[in-house]
Amino acid sequence: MSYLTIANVSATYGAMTILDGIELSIGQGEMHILLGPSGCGKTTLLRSIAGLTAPSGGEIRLGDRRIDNLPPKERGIAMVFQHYALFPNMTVRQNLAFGLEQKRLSRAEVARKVDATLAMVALEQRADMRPHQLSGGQRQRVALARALVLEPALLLLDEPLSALDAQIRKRLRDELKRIQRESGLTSILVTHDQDEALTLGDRVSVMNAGRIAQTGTPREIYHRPDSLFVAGFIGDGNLLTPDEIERLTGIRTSGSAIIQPQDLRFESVNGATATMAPAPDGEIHVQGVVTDVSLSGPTIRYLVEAKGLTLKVEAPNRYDSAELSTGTTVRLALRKGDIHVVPN
Ligand SMILES: Nc1ncnc2c1ncn2[C@@H]1O[C@H](COP(=O)(O)OP(=O)(O)OP(=O)(O)O)[C@@H](O)[C@H]1O
Repeated sequence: MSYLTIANVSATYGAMTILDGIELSIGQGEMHILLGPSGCGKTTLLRSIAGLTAPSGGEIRLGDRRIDNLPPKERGIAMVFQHYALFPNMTVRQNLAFGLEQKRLSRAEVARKVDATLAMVALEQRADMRPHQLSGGQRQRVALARALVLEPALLLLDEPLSALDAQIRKRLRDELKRIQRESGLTSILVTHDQDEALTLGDRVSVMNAGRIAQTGTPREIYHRPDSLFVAGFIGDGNLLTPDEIERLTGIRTSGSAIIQPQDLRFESVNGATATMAPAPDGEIHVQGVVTDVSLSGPTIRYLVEAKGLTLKVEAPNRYDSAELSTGTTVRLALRKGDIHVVPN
C-alpha cells in the first residue's frame, strides 16, 4: 500500500519545465532512491515533497493526509543535506536536543530520545563534543541523528554522502542502511551515484529530464532496464544494436540489447579450454582478441575485439587466476538468456 503518493506533480522555473507529471508511490518503511544525471530534477522533487519548492500542479499525500498545501513545518518531514548544517557552538547532544526542546517536550523525555538516537548512530562517546572536533563522517552522522530524533513521518536525504571521501562514504553507506532498517523510517535519498543507489535502495527511480524513466528494485533496474536511457545510465554493460547483436551471435533481436560484462565467459584461451565445465545447451561462442586489461578491485576488466565490435568482459580477480595479456586469442561463451532486449 502506498504511504507517500505523488500524483502528476509538475514544477517550473519561469518558462522552464523542471518536473513533468511525476507519478510515484512509496511504501511505508521503504528506502527509495532518486537517481539521475545532473539537472534532471531530483532535488526539485525532494524540495517539492518537503514544501521548500511549490509545485505548479499535482498532489502529494503522506499517510492519509494531503500535504502539498501545508507549510513545511506541518508536513512531519525531516531533511538531511549534502553539507551538514549543524549549530557550531553547540555540542552534539545540544544539536540533537534543539528540535525537541522547540516542541516543548519535558527534559527527561528530551534526554531519553537524544540518548537512544546517539546510540543508534554510535555517537554516544562524542555527545559532549562540538562539530569542529568531529570528522566529516561523524558530523554527517550527527546531521542524520538530528533528523532521526524528531521521529519524522518521512526522511529526505539529498546527496548525504557525496561530500565525504571514498572510504568513509562506503562505511557510512552501510551504516545508513542499518539505521534506516532499524528505525523503519520511510526515506527518499537523492544521488547521482549508481553504486550507492543499487546498494542502498529497496526500490530505485531513475529520472531523466523531469520525468521518471523507470522505477524498480535494484535487480530489475540493473538486469531489466526498460529503455535505452536507463540501460545506458546503469551499469557498464555492452549495449548493442540489433545489427551488432546479429553479427556477434547470429540472433536477430527486435531491438537493441544489453549484455552484461560478467555474462561473457572465457571459454578457451589460445585454443586451450579455459573452463572444466561442459558448455550448456543454447550457448553461443565467439572468437576474439584481448585488446585491454585493467584491474578493478574484485574484478578484472577486459576489452575484447570480436567481429569488429569491442566488448567489455569481466572476470573475478582471484589471486590464483592468470590475468590474460593483450593480444591473447580467446573464445567467449554467452548464454542466449543473457541477451536482454531493451523494450524501447
Ligand atoms: N531556483 C532555481 N531557479 C531556476 N532554475 C533552477 C532553480 N533551481 C534549479 N533550477 C534548474 O532546475 C533543473 C533541475 O535542478 P535540480 O537541482 O532539481 O536537479 P538535480 O537532478 O538535483 O541535479 P544535481 O544532481 O546536479 O543536483 C536544473 O536545470 C536547474 O538549473
